[in-house]
Amino acid sequence: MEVAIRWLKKLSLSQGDKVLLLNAVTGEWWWVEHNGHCGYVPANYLHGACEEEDSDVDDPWQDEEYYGSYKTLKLHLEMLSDQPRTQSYRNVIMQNSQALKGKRILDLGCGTGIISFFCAQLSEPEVVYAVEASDIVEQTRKLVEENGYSRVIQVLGQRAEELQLPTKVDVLVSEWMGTCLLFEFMLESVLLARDLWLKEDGVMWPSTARIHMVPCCADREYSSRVHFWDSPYGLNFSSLKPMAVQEFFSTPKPDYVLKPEDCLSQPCTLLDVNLKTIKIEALERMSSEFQFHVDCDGTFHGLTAWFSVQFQNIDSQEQVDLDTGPFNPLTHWKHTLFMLDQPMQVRTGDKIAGSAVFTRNPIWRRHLSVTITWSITSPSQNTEQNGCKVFPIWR
Ligand SMILES: N=C(N)NCC[C@H]1O[C@@H](n2cnc3c(N)ncnc32)[C@H](O)[C@@H]1O
Repeated sequence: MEVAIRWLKKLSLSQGDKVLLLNAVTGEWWWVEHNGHCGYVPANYLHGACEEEDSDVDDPWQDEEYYGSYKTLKLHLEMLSDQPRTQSYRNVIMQNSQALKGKRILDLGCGTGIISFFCAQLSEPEVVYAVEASDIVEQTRKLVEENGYSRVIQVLGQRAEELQLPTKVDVLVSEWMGTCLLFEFMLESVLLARDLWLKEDGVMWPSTARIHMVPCCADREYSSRVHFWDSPYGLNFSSLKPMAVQEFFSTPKPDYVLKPEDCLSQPCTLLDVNLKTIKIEALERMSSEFQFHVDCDGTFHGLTAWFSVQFQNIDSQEQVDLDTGPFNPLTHWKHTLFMLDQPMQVRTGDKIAGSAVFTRNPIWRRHLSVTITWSITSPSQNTEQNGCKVFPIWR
């Protein structure tokens, strides 16, 4: 079977060949190795035993490693130190202080309990269920005791999936956002809890979530990793450049900081998710078209993505917006840079059109891949260039 995919690597296979599954990158394309060659193969062309270690496949959510990473203070310190993030939740609760009086609130994945404390401190809810599956929850219990909120905050040390509450709640608040919004797919747990425990007219905080993207110049990033090999110490190491592109740019850079002046056009909103209505199964694959009008000459190195979430006020049309993008104060999420293999020169008036497809990993349930397809049309240079690249996050 000759699998000659135009823009991806060619891999010659015959019926009955065995390949090693390296990465079920998307539901449609799997990255495999055959006789020392790697390439993408349509997933529906393959069947049979998975080469993965059985023990690995037993834990597709990698819960032990995942909750293990939240039992120490490192990640909680990072999240609490993130002022724009934490203050946004505090502002929402402050703005809705009256509306929250006497209400039942579920804080899902409460960590150290900061959001639950804001609810108990700034309003007078009937009860706040603070749910946390990692071992940090033992500390959270103590903090509630030591701060005198045991009457209001009930700490439940369990996974949302096992939750048993005496009644449904009026508000489901959670800080669930990961790299590129979706990584970790804690969102599935939030939606499960919504479907089981949120009243019909209940409120989701955040209420909506959006992924934004913009084409950008990333010269320092590209030069330091690829052009570096042109002449280190006067020697010609340029034959290493393809290996450098593969090694450094096959996955996105999750801690990139995009400067406004490196944007090549206005950003666009790729996804706009209503968290009250989206169905869990919709998370498997979400896609969006984009069209950027280049508004300055420059080198198009890649596309940078970030997310924003909106919190709808209970008694008014106002909303609080937490935007993690380059035009707002930096957050611990920073920005996610999808670097192309080959930079291209673009001019004002050029158009970069294409699509971004967010495909959840069918095996590793906290992971996804982003397939970006682009086409650049340049009236001034009378050229058209196009391409496609699949970025696993992280499997
Ligand atoms: N990207 C993030 N905001 N991660 C924060 C995740 C916090 O929620 C906790 N958490 C994540 N999923 C769950 C779940 N299904 N049930 C309970 N706690 C959870 C996790 O242990 C950590 O304290």
